[in-house]
Amino acid sequence: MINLKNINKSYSQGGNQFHVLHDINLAIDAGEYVSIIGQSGSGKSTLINIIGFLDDQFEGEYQFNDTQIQTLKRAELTPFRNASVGFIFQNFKLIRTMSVSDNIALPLLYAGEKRRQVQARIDEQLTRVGLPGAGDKLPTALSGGQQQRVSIARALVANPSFLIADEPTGALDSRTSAEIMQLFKELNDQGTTIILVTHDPNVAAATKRTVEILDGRIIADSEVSS
Ligand SMILES: Nc1ncnc2c1ncn2[C@@H]1O[C@H](COP(=O)(O)OP(=O)(O)OP(=O)(O)O)[C@@H](O)[C@H]1O
Repeated sequence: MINLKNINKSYSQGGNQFHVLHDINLAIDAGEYVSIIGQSGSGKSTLINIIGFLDDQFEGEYQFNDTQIQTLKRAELTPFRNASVGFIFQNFKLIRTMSVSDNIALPLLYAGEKRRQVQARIDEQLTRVGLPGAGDKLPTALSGGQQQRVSIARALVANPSFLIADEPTGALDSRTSAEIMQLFKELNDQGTTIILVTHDPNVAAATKRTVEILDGRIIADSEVSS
C-alpha cells in the first residue's frame, strides 16, 4: 500500500539546508500495525508528514497503491489525503465548542456529505470506540482517554485506508494509555492499518512491527515478538 523509495528531505532555513531524512526505503502493507520510534528530532514527524500526504516537498518516490504521490498537484493532494488517511494526535485536537458527534462528522462534511445524513455512521463509530450514546456531550465533559476515543472515531468515520497516530498516548496516564493501545489492537484485528509514532519503547512493543529512526535514517525494522 505504502511504498517509499529513496526518500530524502531537506529543510532550508536562513540560507542553510538541513538534510533531515536520508534514503528512506519503507513499505507498509494494508493491515499492518507499525510503530515509528525514535528520539526527539530524529525525523519522525517529517516522515509521517510525507506518509500522510501533508508534505509533498521531498526527493524520491512515494507510491501509494497505484498513485505516484510526487506527481500529484498540490490541489490534488488535499482531497487525496482526506480520502486516504485518518489522523490521531497527542492532544486530540477536538473542537471544544462542538458536540462529540459534530466533531466526528467533520471528515464527512469535508468530503461533501450532509450533516443530517451521517448520524448513523457517527453512532456506529462511537460504539466501536467504546463510547455509545456520548454524541451529544461536549469534549470538555469527557476524560482524556474518552477524548482520545472520540478523536479515533473521527479518524475512522470516513473509512480511510490507514490511520496515523502521532504520540496518541503522550497525554494520558499509564492505565488509560493501555486502554487506548488495547483499542488500537482491536481495530487492527478488525483490519485497520495503523502507523503509530512514539518515543516510548513500551508503546512500540504493543504494535506488531517497529521501525526505528535515528538522525533521519532507518536503523532498525523488525517484527515485535509476541
Ligand atoms: N520546518 C522546519 N524547518 C527546519 N527544520 C525543521 C523543520 N521541521 C523540523 N525540522 C528539523 O528536522 C529535524 C527532524 O524533526 P522532526 O520534527 O521530524 O523530528 P521528530 O522525531 O518528530 O521529533 P519530536 O519527537 O520532537 O517531534 C529536527 O532537527 C528539526 O529541528
